[in-house]
Amino acid sequence: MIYTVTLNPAIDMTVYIDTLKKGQVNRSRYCLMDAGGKGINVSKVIKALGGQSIVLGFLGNDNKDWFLKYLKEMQLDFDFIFVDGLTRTNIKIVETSQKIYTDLNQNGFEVKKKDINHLFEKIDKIAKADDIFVVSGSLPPGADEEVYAELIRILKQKGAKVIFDADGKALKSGVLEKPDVMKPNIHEFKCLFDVDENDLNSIVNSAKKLIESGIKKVLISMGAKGAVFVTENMELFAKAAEAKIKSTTGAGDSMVAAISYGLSQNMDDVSIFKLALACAAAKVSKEGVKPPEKKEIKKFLEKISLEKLGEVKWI
Ligand SMILES: Nc1ncnc2c1ncn2[C@@H]1O[C@H](COP(=O)(O)OP(=O)(O)O)[C@@H](O)[C@H]1O
Ligand SMILES: O=P(O)(O)OC[C@H]1O[C@](O)(COP(=O)(O)O)[C@@H](O)[C@@H]1O
Repeated sequence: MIYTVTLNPAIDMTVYIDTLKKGQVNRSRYCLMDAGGKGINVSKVIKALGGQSIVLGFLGNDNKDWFLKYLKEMQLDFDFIFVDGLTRTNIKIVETSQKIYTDLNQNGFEVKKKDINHLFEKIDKIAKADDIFVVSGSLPPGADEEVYAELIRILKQKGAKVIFDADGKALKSGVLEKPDVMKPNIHEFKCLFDVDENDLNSIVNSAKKLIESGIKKVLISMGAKGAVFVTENMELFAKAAEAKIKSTTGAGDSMVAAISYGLSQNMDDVSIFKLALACAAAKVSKEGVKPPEKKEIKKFLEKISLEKLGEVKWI
């Protein structure tokens, strides 16, 4: 089974506006609301791919009804730990005139020590060998930066596979526990290594250090520039597939969904990377944080071309 773990879910409010004028009253053209947060978006795309997953993590008690209704309508399975307070609302501004995408993410509800202990106990009970756990997103206030490291330790002791996608100090401490797969975007990757984001070789050489440390696969996404996939056996680069962009929110999560689905189906690394790029392209073509449909993903899959590193001309 695939489990996605989201400690800091979010209601994503995507606001479409021609041009955002700072310091003025702005009126949006329209706005979409989606239940989101990293693991929840991953579960949506796993479902679109034909896979099954269970959403785990925390959810705020005070506005849980709307969130749970959304997940039920999407036919997603979930098993949350409810905590005091409101699940945060994250604002995503899409400026249609200039194609600028701005995120305004909130801190989220405060969790207590007992909530974190409850989470550890629950995951310790659930996890079995060969389960796949996606551990991703920011930590809510009250959760210390070691929480992901401890979670990965518990999961690895059980023999579960861990796909990890975090930022900042939580990323730095989690990486030391050697998750099986990592999907940092280039900004997150720069928390770990002092790389020049325009120098593909320095990115690959740093990713190889993670592979040498025992992490099996590292996918570094670079927004419109594409992505790099480094595994024990190969180093690949691909440009982002051309797409009519409606919202970039959830693009990285779609890649994580492709990796977890691909692992669950024993897909090879090349197929996993292609699927990740196709899922991301199909996602950015959707408004708000709506998951793409399988037929849309398939259409993009035909257009993905990979380049072995060494033959790449950097853009
Ligand atoms: N503006 C864009 N144009 C085309 N493709 C994009 C764009 N933004 C993201 N993508 C696709 O989505 C993938 C993940 O996006 P990225 O922004 O790197 O991840 P994250 O959402 O984790 O920050 C990219 O590798 C690319 O394939
Ligand atoms: O937990 P964080 O880092 O604040 O991120 C939460 C946000 O990321 C998202 O999961 C989207 O993530 P990606 O664009 O990186 O795929 C949103 O749904 C959510 O608002």
